[in-house]
Amino acid sequence: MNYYLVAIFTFIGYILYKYYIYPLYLSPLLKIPGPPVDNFISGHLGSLLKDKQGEVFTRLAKQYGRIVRYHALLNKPYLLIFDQHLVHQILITRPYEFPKLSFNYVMIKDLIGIESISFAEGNAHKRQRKLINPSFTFANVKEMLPTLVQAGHKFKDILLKQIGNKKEERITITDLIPKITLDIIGLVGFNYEFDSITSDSELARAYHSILSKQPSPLFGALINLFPFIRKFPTSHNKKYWDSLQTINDISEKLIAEQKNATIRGKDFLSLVIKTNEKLPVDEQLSHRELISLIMTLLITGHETTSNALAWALYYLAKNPDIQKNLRKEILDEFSDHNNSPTFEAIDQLKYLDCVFKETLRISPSATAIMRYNSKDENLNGYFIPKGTPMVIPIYAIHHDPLIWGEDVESFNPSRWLNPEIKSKVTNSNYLPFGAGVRSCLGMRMAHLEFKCFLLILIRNFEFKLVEGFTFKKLTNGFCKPDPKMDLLISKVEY
Ligand code: HEM
Repeated sequence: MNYYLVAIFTFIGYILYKYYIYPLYLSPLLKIPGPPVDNFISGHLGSLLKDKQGEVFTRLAKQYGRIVRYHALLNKPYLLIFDQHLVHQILITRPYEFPKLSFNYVMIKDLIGIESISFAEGNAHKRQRKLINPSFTFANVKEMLPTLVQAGHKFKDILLKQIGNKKEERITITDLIPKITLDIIGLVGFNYEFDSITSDSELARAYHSILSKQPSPLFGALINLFPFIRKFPTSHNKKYWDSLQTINDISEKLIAEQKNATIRGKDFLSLVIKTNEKLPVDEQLSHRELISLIMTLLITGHETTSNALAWALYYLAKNPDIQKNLRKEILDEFSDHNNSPTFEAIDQLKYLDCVFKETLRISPSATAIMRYNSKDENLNGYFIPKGTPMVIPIYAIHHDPLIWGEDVESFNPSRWLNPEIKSKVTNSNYLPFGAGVRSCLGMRMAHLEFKCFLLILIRNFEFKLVEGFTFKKLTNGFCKPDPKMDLLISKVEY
C-alpha cells in the first residue's frame, strides 16, 4: 500500500468536498435562491461581481427576492440581505450576535489596526464606544463650525486661484477634496495642521497611494485568504507598506504630542484622552487602541466625506436646475456672501438637507455592510449555519424602486419632501451611516462638514460637466469614481 498515494487522494478528496461538493451540492444554504455559478474557483467574484457590485446586487434583488445566495472565492456561499426586518434584526435588535466581516479585511486591518473600535465586538466594543461617544456629541460638533468655515474659505481661495482670470477651469475635484477633508480631520480630530491642501503632505500622499487603486473583489478575496501575497517584494507592495508606516508614525506622533500637552484642546483626541485618564486603568484605552482610534478617525473622517462631496458636485453639475435651486436657497438665506454661516442658519436650509440625503442615497460612500452569524439561525424560514457571511447591500437597498419610486436612478432631492416617500423611509432601508450601536460615530460631523462646504462652494462657484469626460462609478464596497472626476468650475458673479 502506498501511504503517500492515500494521503494525496485523501487531501484532494477533502479539498474537493470542502470547496466544491459541499458548497455547491450539500449546503443547506442552497435552498436560498441565487444565480447559477459559472466559475468553480472564483465563484461569482470573477464574473458577475467583478465590477459594479452595487448595481449587480440591485439586479439580483429584483430577480431572486429579499434574501439571495451568491458564491465568493472557492464557492463560499454569501447571503445578500435586502429584507428590512432582517436588516433591523442584524443591525439594531441583535447587533452583537452578528459580528463584523469586512470587504478587504486584511487591507482595512492594516489601515486602521486590529484594536480599532471598528473591529471590536461585544463588551470590548461597548467599552470603546462608551468612552469615545461623548467626544462626538452634538455640542462638541457644533463647536467645529468656525474651523469648517475657515477650511471652506481656504478651499474657495484655492479654486479662485486656479480659475484666475479665465472664464472657467477644468479641475480634478477628486484630487483636491480629500486633501481638505484630511486637513479638517487633522484640526478637529487632533488639533493638528496637516496642511495637505497647500503643501506636499506625506500623509495625503500615503492615503492617495493606498486608496486610489482599490484591489478588485477577486484580488481582495485572494489577499484575505493568503495575506502573505502582500509580503511579496514587488514595487506595489513596497509602496503599500511604506505608506502604512507613514500613517502609523504620524499617529504615534499625534498621541505623543497630546499626552505631553499641558493644555488640552477641544479636538476629539484631547477629549478622549481626558476621559481616558479619569478611568480606572483596566477600563482605559490602551496605547494600541488609541493609535488605532487615530488611524480609524483619519481614514473614516476624511475619505467618506470627501467622496460624498465629490458626488454631490457631480450630480449638481449634471442637473443645472437643481444646482440653481440650491444656489437660490443659499443666497436667499445669505444675501451677504461674505457672512459666515451660523449653525442655526445652515439648519434652516431645507433644500440643502435634501441634497445631502439624496447624494448619500444615490451614491452612499459605503455601499455595503458585512456581518456573519455567530450562531445557527433560522431566518425567513431558511436554516443559516453559524459563520455564514451576510452582506447588507446599502447601494442596492437605496436603489429599490419599491421604496424610492420609479425615478430611483435620478438625482432628485425633492423626493425627500414627498410625504409618500418620507413615510416609507426607515432606519433599516436608508443606511448611509449604518444603524444601531455600530452606526457611524462621525455622522453629525459629516452632516455639518458636507453642508458647510457645499454652501460655500455653491454660493461662489458654478459647476458643469466636462463634455466627453467619462469615468466609471465603482460600487465595490466604496462608491468611488474611477479613475477620477473632473468638473468645469467658474466663478458666480454677483
Ligand atoms: C459622509 C460621511 C460618512 C459616511 C457615509 C460614513 C459611513 C459609515 C458607516 C456606514 C459606518 C458603519 C459601518 C458598519 O456598521 O459596518 C460607519 C462607522 C464609523 N464611522 Fe463613519 N461615515 C462617514 C463619516 C465619518 C466621520 C467624519 C467619522 C469620524 C470623524 C466617522 C467615524 C466612524 C467610526 C469611528 C465608525 C465605527 C463605529 C463603530 O463601529 O462603533 N465616519 N461610518
